[in-house]
Amino acid sequence: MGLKQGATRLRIGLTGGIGSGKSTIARCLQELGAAVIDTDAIARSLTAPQGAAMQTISAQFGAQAVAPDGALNRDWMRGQVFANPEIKQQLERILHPMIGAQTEALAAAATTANPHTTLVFDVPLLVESGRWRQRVDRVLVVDCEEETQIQRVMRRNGWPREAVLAVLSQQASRQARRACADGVIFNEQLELTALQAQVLSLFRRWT
Ligand SMILES: CC(C)(COP(=O)(O)OP(=O)(O)OC[C@H]1O[C@@H](n2cnc3c(N)ncnc32)[C@H](O)[C@@H]1O)[C@@H](O)C(=O)NCCC(=O)NCCS
Ligand SMILES: Nc1ncnc2c1ncn2[C@@H]1O[C@H](COP(=O)(O)OP(=O)(O)OP(=O)(O)O)[C@@H](O)[C@H]1O
Repeated sequence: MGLKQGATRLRIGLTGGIGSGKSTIARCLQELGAAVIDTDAIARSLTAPQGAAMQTISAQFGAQAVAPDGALNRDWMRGQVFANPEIKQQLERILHPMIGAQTEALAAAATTANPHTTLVFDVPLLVESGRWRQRVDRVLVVDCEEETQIQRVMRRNGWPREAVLAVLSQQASRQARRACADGVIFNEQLELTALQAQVLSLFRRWT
């Protein structure tokens, strides 16, 4: 199952808590020539209208889990998932194997297109899931203060503070994440240009 077998290019796992700045750093890495595989984006495509996970989700959680257009009712699901670990696990049991398969397919396609390209896997749950560590060569953790995560997500998503706290309570601690890291970017009070410079320096060191 390993992505590592027979590979010649570097595989970086990019992770961090909600709102830490993963997508922002993934964009920097893409500009530097890496191929980015975003597991949040895969999860969203699986739960779009006609998405491959929607029949199973509808059967498991009922009509309330499905929006009028046939996509996942994300607001309803988020309320369930981050209030109830059992429901979170039920959703993950459906989605995670599909996300894993799709990730492998996209990694294979990126490698066919360019065998030497660096692959970046943007995986929010890299530390929590345990299976990911052995599938990448390096783990890059994006870290920042929890209060910064809260303020960013409240502003970006228009969520109340409690909604962000509910997600944070279901994620690994900053300390647990840093313990898995080969590199850490502290994305706190950093202008975009300073952030880009840090990403470039780390990318040069690793590739
Ligand atoms: C619960 C859902 C419907 C909420 O959707 P919503 O549009 O509000 O959020 P979005 O998908 O953009 O995720 C935002 C952030 O929430 C956090 N998050 C998402 N899923 C999880 C989870 N299972 N456990 C902990 N944190 C999570 C991550 O930090 C993620 O970056 C959605 O996140 C989902 O389907 N989650 C299950 C799939 C999953 O585990 N995805 C993580 C990628 S491996
Ligand atoms: N250094 C920074 N300075 C200012 N704003 C930032 C910085 N880094 C990230 N942001 C902003 O914070 C928000 C969260 O960043 P981003 O979307 O990259 O995080 P993420 O870790 O991918 O989040 P999620 O886990 O919710 O997908 C975005 O609106 C982004 O523009």
